[in-house]
Amino acid sequence: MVDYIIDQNLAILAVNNPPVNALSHHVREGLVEGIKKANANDQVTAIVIIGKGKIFCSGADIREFSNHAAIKDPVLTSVGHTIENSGKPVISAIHGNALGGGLEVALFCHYRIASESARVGFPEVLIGILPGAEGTVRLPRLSGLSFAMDMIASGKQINAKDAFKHGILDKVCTGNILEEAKDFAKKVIGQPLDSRRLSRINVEDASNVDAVFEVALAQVKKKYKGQIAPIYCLKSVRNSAKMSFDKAAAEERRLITELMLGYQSIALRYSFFAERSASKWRLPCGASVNNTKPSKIESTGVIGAGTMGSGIAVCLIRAGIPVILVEKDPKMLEKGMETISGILDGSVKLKRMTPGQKAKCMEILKGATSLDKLSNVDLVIEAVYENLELKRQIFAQLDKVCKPSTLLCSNTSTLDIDKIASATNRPDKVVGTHFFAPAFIMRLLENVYGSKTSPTTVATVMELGRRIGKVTVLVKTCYGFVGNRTHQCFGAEASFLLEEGCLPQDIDQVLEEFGMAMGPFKVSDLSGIDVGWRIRQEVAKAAGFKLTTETRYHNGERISTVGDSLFEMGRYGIKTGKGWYKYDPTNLRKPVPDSDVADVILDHCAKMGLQRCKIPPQEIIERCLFAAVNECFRVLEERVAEKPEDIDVIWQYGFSFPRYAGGPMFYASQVGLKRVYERVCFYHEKFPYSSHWIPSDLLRKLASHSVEIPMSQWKEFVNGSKL
Ligand SMILES: CCCCCCCC(=O)CC(=O)SCCNC(=O)CCNC(=O)[C@H](O)C(C)(C)COP(=O)(O)OP(=O)(O)OC[C@H]1O[C@@H](n2cnc3c(N)ncnc32)[C@H](O)[C@@H]1OP(=O)(O)O
Ligand SMILES: NC(=O)C1=CN([C@@H]2O[C@H](COP(=O)(O)OP(=O)(O)OC[C@H]3O[C@@H](n4cnc5c(N)ncnc54)[C@H](O)[C@@H]3O)[C@@H](O)[C@H]2O)C=CC1
Repeated sequence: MVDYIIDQNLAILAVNNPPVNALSHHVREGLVEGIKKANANDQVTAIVIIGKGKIFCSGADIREFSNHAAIKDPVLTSVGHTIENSGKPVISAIHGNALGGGLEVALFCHYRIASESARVGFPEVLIGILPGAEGTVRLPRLSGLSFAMDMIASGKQINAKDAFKHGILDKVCTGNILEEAKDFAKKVIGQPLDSRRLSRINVEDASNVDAVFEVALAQVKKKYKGQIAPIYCLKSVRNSAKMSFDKAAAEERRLITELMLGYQSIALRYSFFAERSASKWRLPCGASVNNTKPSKIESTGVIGAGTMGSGIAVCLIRAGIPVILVEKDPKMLEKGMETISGILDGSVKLKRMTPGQKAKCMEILKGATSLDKLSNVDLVIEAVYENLELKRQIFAQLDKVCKPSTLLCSNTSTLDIDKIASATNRPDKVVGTHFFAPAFIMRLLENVYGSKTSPTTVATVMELGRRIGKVTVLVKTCYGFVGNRTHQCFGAEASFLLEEGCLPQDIDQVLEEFGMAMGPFKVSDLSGIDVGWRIRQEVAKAAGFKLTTETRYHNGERISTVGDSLFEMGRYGIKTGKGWYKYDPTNLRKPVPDSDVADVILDHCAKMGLQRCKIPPQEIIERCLFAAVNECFRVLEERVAEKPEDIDVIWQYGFSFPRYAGGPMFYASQVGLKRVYERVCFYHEKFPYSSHWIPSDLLRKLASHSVEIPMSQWKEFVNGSKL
């Protein structure tokens, strides 16, 4: 896994472990052998370490961490010591990325050069650990404390130019990296090595360490609320300035071991692989990402320029995909175009885009007020009101207007894709592309296949998701799909808690302390109380009953209509400046608890004869999360989701479930399915009028086993295949 090549009097050690040159056991072995062999060869005067393929090295092999006690020798630090102690100069030649342990390998070398396009970083914090092969002790010796703390605690990658500026690199190369490395090596042969060994030099700004630490700590606590690893990163860098090199390195080992065994790191490592597994879609018919080619998408249409349509159009034009935006009346169209321009202005302000890039985006956006203009596009995304009849009318019309190959997608958040598809003569080309609000920010795209959606259509929308930078998950159609269907149970319990004693801010606070980026009521204000109202009205209409603020039960099912009272008062959320919270027009990002809302809730309870009492935080968490978890198991049971990882990715990217808690399925696996099942049964008995507490059969089956069944095997219990 490490090729050993002699080139004149240089030894080239080329790491060859596709796809990303992770530092698996054989790579570590190969590096040690290579350095020893080169040192034993009198003809060799210098050694170059380089990566084969697209990158230098992605760092430690994360899969080995699941059994960290069994990580085989040589461990990365002893590989590093062999490199650093080499009597012949060792030069790392970086192209692509040098990440984590990969950058540590470079820091063990005496010299580091990199291609102009290379990027380096310590992303360990993103999997809940720290750079534990002396990265936190070595980097500050090159870059200074403040920069090291920021780079390590944020996990950000920097480009070669910045790395050079901060002392991490000795040279940035414009030519062929191997040839440049060879030239560089020839120049440093014979130079003294001790001053190049980072373990022998001091941290220059060590006397400042406490002040630098305090500033960094305050920032980290604010930015990475609830996360342990960023704080450990800072502590370890602080040690580099307060202790001898060896002592700081030993302390770093202790800290990484503690982190690695902790819940957050286990969850973050799970999340890393779950995210990657989501793109590996598969249909029950056997079609999959491996055997299905997507169609080419060169032009698109978006129908509806409201909240979602504008956001979706931004996602497309930002990726260079032309859009024709269709609205029913010119005023709405103009408003939509202004919204899009405003969103892009925001990106320019934040320096995520140049004014020139914005202009290019606007050039490929055209407006229209008639569907006829979509006759020639490759794909259409409909984002009009959540109304089945309206959507069916539009799809029937699109079927007539668009060329036969056009894919017809709906951004519906709940409706059955089959019912929309049946309005057309091309149900194989109809699919759900469910974006999350705000579409130009939220990374999730939940693609929904119907019973007739073809594999090519699925492949095309999965590829489209990748192209526009979304984390894309495929699910089967059903009411609310995976995201909204499971999240609705969470939301329903949150509303019931309002009727039983809580205020919106109480519930939001508890769930935010649990780790959610935003509580459910803040989210509702953001996406619009009117949207939820419309959905509830649609459901009621389909079920043939009239939903009013007086409704408490329908068909034996408990219903909470507090939100509908707010809708009737015109409190739609941020868009009207008032919702579950009130908003100062100059600061729409800051929800302020509103005593008027408390009055509405208290009135509602009095009118309905509901007793209020104090509800402990643990019950708030259990009620919201276990209700959702139970529904998640149903979704798995019905194969609406193919695997538990897909559900967790949807919750992380659609509902900001903390990555360091893994997602509802991972959370359940850690709580233990027996305990989850017991609590679901407890709440089912207590709340017989909420069908989401009826225990899932799959959950019951899994919980009945004497040993916990690992998540990877849950699927095997679906459809009674294992009992
Ligand atoms: C007491 C114990 C002491 C231990 C000391 C530990 C020392 C340390 O300091 C610890 C570390 O290095 S931890 C690792 C740090 N590195 C990372 O987190 C990099 C993660 N990878 C990436 O960012 C992107 O994959 C990357 C940018 C590299 C490439 O992105 P792409 O989009 O091109 O490709 P992906 O689809 O992400 O990846 C391709 C396949 O490679 C798998 N993979 C990536 N990085 C890996 C890694 N570091 N280890 C194992 N597998 C890895 C990835 O899962 C994917 O495989 P499949 O899932 O099968 O498709
Ligand atoms: N707002 C949200 O948080 C999310 C909404 N969705 C779904 O996206 C869809 C759109 O929702 P929003 O953007 O929130 O609604 P919205 O009310 O903000 O926008 C809908 C737009 O569609 C336009 N429209 C209505 N009939 C039309 C027609 N016949 N031709 C052209 N334009 C027409 C309206 O003028 C309006 O501008 C719905 O299906 C909704 O369920 C999906 C995910 C999240």
